[in-house]
Amino acid sequence: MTDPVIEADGLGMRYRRRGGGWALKDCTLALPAGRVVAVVGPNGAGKSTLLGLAAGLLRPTEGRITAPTRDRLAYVAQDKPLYGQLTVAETLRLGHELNPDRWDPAAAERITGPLPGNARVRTLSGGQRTRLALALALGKRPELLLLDEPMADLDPLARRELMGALLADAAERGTTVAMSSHILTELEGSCDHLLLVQDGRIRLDGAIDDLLAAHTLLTGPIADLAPHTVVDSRTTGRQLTALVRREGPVEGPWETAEPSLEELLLAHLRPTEGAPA
Ligand SMILES: Nc1ncnc2c1ncn2[C@@H]1O[C@H](COP(=O)(O)OP(=O)(O)OP(=O)(O)O)[C@@H](O)[C@H]1O
Repeated sequence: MTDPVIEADGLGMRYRRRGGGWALKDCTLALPAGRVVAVVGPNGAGKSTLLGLAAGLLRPTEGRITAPTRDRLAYVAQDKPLYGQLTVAETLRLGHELNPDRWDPAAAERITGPLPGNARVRTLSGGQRTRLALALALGKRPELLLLDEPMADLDPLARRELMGALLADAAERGTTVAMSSHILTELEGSCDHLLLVQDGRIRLDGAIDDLLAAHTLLTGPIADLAPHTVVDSRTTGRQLTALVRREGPVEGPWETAEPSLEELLLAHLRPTEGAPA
């Protein structure tokens, strides 16, 4: 296995706000290089905090995190700090000046696409700014690309097009991408690794194919599901629907199927029936 590109050990983060709890706690992970990682979880789970720590924008309260240095990574968040008075072409020139040894104009221009070079940044729409911010990030040829809900303000067509361009570029260069999003369809099919963050903890971490293969969705009569670990279960009348993490083969009177990524995530995030909310 290649060396991990992000490694965290006992990572914890508490913002300096009186009475604030832990935004992240006891996070230990090692993300393999070259993967496209989906960082998912409910609002306030700690995803942005984790990406900010990996980008070196935040300092851990406890534990440690290692990632490529600032010149070898790019970070794009939902609010994209760009200079409103510069034009698109001037912004790209600035990107070049700030990254003289690494700048790749062709990679940046593939992303800016239809944006007119003489348009002032302050006149761009939210989606056009996203395009420009992603172009700056890719022009830098980063080893690690951290994207914090970057596509939220893009229309579905632009999102699909930009996502395709971004992933093609990442695959060509072996760039590791870690991307948070609430749009599961955006992640399914583009990401190969999953990090599920909930209440500041890492709940799932692994290759998506392995995680899906380790779980089974079963429906049938209500019965004891031991020795499997029940992630989520519901009953309707005498019918049981459950998602289990398998311990050996599932033997019983149930119909079984491999879950989709969405089913896996929802099962992990939903409070189990009968459990305190
Ligand atoms: N600058 C800050 N100051 C104080 N608390 C913060 C700050 N940023 C985040 N938090 C708190 O840290 C916790 C984790 O927030 P974070 O933004 O990392 O979550 P998230 O998973 O990215 O959420 P979302 O999906 O809503 O963007 C939340 O409880 C949030 O209120």
